[in-house]
Amino acid sequence: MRVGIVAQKDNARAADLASDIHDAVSAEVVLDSATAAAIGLDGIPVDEMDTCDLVVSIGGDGTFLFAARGARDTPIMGVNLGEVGFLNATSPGESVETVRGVVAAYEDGSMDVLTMPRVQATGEGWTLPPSLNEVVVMGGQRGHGNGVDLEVRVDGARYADGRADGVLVSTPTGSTAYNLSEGGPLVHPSADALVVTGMCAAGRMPPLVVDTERAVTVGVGGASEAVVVGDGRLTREIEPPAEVTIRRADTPLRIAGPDLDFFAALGKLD
Ligand SMILES: NC(=O)c1ccc[n+]([C@@H]2O[C@H](COP(=O)([O-])OP(=O)(O)OC[C@H]3O[C@@H](n4cnc5c(N)ncnc54)[C@H](O)[C@@H]3O)[C@@H](O)[C@H]2O)c1
Ligand SMILES: Nc1ncnc2c1ncn2[C@@H]1O[C@H](COP(=O)(O)OP(=O)(O)OP(=O)(O)O)[C@@H](O)[C@H]1O
Repeated sequence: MRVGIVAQKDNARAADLASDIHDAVSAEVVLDSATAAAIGLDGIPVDEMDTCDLVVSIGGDGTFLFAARGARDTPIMGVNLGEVGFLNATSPGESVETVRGVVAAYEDGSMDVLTMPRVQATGEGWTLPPSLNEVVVMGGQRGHGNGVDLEVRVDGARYADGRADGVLVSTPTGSTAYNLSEGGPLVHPSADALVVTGMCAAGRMPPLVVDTERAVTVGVGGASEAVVVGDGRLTREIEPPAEVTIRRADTPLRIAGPDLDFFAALGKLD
């Protein structure tokens, strides 16, 4: 078995924990290049973490989203060193024992894995990599006097249109992040749903919940520039008029380790 560790860059505590896990686990362990360099070892790029059987992310939600991109469909578990750490179910103090337990479960074939959907945006001639939280389609800048004309369709049927800062399509995982700030609903992780949430829409565009088989198409016009952003980091500039389709990605996230206690984790958001 091969365990990959991605630790938050430039965080000595994350590098120390990575080193502790490296020494304590009875499997081959590879560190991401930046962390490995910090502790004098060879590492592999985060983008190659899908060559492992388990990925451990040590950091906050940003690090988890980054590690999850490289993990693709390799199971991932999060150790929380972040301020919010909504996506990370394991505390630093429990991390060595928890990783050892997950490795033992992998080796005896009893490792539990929970899958969560990702979403993916496609436009004319391009596709963004899958996003775990959300895809946002918005004007080049937010705020008064900016914005874009949007038309939102679900499987081709018009849902809403009008001027707005943008619209986002969130997974259940992302419902507690940007979606919540924009007035969208919380979605329990057991619900197989996507949320379409308007961002400061001038007209009527209440948050809409659809099942994960629907394709959400966003027509964008009325602005000289617009952008599609996945998980805050995957960016594609588009030139209106343009159309973006957001669908469930083929590769879901696979989470290993202890289950996140959704209702307890909500307390982290206050
Ligand atoms: N206004 C907002 O609320 C806002 C703005 C930008 C990005 N975000 C979120 O941050 C994510 C990462 O983007 P970034 O790297 O540019 O920003 P970032 O790393 O600065 O993260 C922004 C905050 O969102 C929290 N967060 C991320 N995913 C979460 C989740 N699933 N549940 C609860 N909280 C979560 C993080 O802990 C952090 O406090 C995006 O996917 C987006 O959901 C939120
Ligand atoms: N090991 C690493 N190698 C390279 N880049 C990294 C690594 N770890 C994190 N990063 C970069 O840092 C970003 C995440 O850091 P960020 O500052 O958002 O912290 P965080 O994990 O969300 O923690 P906090 O909750 O404290 O903000 C990632 O999106 C990635 O770009």
